[in-house]
Amino acid sequence: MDSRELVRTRSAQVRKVAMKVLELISKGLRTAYFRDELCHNVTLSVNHYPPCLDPSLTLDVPKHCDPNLITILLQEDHVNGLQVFKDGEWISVEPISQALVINIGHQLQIINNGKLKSAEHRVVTSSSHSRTSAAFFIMPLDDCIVELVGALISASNPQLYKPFQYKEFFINYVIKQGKTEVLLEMFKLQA
Ligand SMILES: O=C(O)CCC(=O)C(=O)O
Ligand SMILES: [Fe+2]
Repeated sequence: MDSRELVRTRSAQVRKVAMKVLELISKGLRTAYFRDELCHNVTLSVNHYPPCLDPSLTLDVPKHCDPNLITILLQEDHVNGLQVFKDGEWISVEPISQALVINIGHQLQIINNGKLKSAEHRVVTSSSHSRTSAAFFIMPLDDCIVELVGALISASNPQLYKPFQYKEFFINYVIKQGKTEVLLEMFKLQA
């Protein structure tokens, strides 16, 4: 199997995993099932981080939330690096052999009216080990209109975000360079 074929096969397999996770999430939230155009594209990003002599000087990946719907990440065994921001502190996401990390992206947060939050994360450097990770980004089609799924809104839980085209969001994600609050504010209904 050549590398193009391998990526195609693995992407299709990982998309199936993502669809299962999304199905369980929609059952849990009692919402309608996700439209195909919301999770149609899969982009694989393979990251290789060489050791850094002084980890206090830099990060491998600065803090951000993923802009897409959901990310499925394979970490390298035994090498820490990924951290998630929770309750005011950075917590290491320890690699577990054969396990995948599921990361909620901005679009999943938006279509669930903020019930599930996209997790802010970063990658710290190591002075002694290199690290490789493979991130499969499940994302909407560029022209897909992103809007609430199901009947999640009520008087006590008003609609937070306005409908928009995914490409409009993505352009602003790049412009705002990971400034989550500023970015989400732009897509709020009262903005
Ligand atoms: O390398 C990792 O563990 C995460 C990379 C990441 O957050 C990303 O590519 O968006
Ligand atoms: Fe990320």
